[in-house]
Amino acid sequence: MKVRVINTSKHELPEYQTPQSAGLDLRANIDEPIELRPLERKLIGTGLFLELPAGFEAQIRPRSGLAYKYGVTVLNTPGTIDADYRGEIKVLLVNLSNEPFTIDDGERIAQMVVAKHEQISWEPSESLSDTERGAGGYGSTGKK
Ligand SMILES: O=c1ccn([C@H]2C[C@H](O)[C@@H](COP(=O)(O)OP(=O)(O)OP(=O)(O)O)O2)c(=O)[nH]1
Ligand SMILES: [Mg+2]
Repeated sequence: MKVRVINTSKHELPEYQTPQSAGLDLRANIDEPIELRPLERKLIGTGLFLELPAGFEAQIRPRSGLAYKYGVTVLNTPGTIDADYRGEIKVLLVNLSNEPFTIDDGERIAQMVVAKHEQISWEPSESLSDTERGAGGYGSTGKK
């Protein structure tokens, strides 16, 4: 599927890193390195502007390597890019480690997965169908 994009960044368009990757790695597009102190959050620009087809969204997700090695993740994961959004794609990073973390220009800071979604219309009702699960959840099927 082709997606219209404007790339105002200094970097190439995001790419799938392997033939069957779900996510396109997003690069920070910043004038100078940005430091994230412990528990600090910052919105990082990508310089990318998209026109997703109606019925699709883009999810902004963390990279597991950054999370595992440095405790740096996407605060609002999965971030939602609506098909009618025309602003710059930004990534809200947070540093959950005890050490400062420096983001360099061009660094791959998150990944973007494009997914289909539905829009619903409500059918207000007085009852719902019976199921085996019923209201069970929060570990209802696992160990006590
Ligand atoms: O990680 C993100 C999340 C959102 N957005 C952009 C695209 C999205 O379509 C828009 C609104 O996002 P969201 O609905 O999550 O934010 P909100 O707090 O509900 O703001 P709004 O009232 O503008 O919808 O912001 C990003 O660039 N990055
Ligand atoms: Mg919203």
